[in-house]
Amino acid sequence: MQLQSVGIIGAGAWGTALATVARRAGRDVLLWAHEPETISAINDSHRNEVFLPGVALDPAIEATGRFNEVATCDLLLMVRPRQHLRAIAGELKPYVREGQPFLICAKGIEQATGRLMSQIAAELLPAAAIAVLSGPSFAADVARGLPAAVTLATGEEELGRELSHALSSPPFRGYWSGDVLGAEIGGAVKNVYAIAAGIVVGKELGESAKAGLVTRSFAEMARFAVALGGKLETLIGLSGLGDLVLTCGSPKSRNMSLGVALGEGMSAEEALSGRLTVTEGVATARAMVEIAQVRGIELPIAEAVHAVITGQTSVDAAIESLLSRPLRSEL
Ligand SMILES: NC(=O)c1ccc[n+]([C@@H]2O[C@H](COP(=O)([O-])OP(=O)(O)OC[C@H]3O[C@@H](n4cnc5c(N)ncnc54)[C@H](O)[C@@H]3O)[C@@H](O)[C@H]2O)c1
Ligand SMILES: O=P(O)(O)OC[C@H](O)CO
Repeated sequence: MQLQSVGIIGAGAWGTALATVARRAGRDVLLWAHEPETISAINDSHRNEVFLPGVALDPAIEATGRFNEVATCDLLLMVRPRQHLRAIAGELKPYVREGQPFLICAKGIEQATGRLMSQIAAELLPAAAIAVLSGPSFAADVARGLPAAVTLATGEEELGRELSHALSSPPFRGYWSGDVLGAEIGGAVKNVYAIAAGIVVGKELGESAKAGLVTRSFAEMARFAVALGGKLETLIGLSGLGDLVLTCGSPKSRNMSLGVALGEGMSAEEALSGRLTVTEGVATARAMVEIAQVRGIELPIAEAVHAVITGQTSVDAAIESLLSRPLRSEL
């Protein structure tokens, strides 16, 4: 399959960064943007200052507001936040061709149904070949051409290889995987644990507490992913442990920075108000808790994060409750 043209749906920070990735890999890039001012900024001044400030874009990267234009590309990347997937799939469906790759690059679980984006996309776009891009990658780093490595997961190994060759260049390495569910779940749920890690930092509980929290978060995310059909090996990789390490390790993460604000005493409402950018862990925490209740999965850290965000408990009470859980075997 020749994947020369890449259509990117969503010109937020990550969609714009992925446009630079595809361009660096030698692809023709068309970026679909929601806001008319983003389209003209990219086409006229080759910048997207609102979502990805300080980055000069290759003038060959073009933007459009038309789905029929972006759908003509060989490969489609879905990079709008997860709540827009159903609307986007509806707009694209008439144009999607049999076997056209549809690569999901957003991270999250649908709150209302608890379904993963790959499952929703497979149902709504049955002609498309669904794949997932996930892994430790801050848009600002990637757009500057700093090295990053990600997982490209798809049920068809040949497509995984093709996606990797279509998007990789020396600074950006795509490793293919056959475990779509595992890659997607790791990328979605690490955002919840990044909020928890941020709370530990904001409360100044110390480096030892943070290391313990992140390690127990990994145990929890692996338990959750395996219960939903992901493979443990995938969780140990870039899209699981890799992304957990990145997102719990830097306040550049929007999810971790939310946690820091909560730990410092701000309410969730205050901390989230006025944010133009997405903090996916908020909705993912709710989805995880609901799935865990139905399936009987133990997720004390995710439950604590959800309870703090929704104001059901205070940060102090959540910490006390986690620290007074019954002692148990580590494994
Ligand atoms: N930013 C990163 O470093 C990064 C890295 C990897 C994955 N992701 C994931 O990619 C996805 C997109 O994140 P992002 O960082 O590009 O988002 P962003 O916060 O930079 O941009 C928000 C996006 O939402 C759209 N939007 C904002 N308000 C809207 C509204 N009222 N109606 C409709 N659309 C609206 C914007 O057009 C834009 O595309 C998320 O799932 C995120 O978890 C982000
Ligand atoms: O800024 P965050 O917390 O949305 O994280 C961005 C990416 O998902 C990191 O891989």
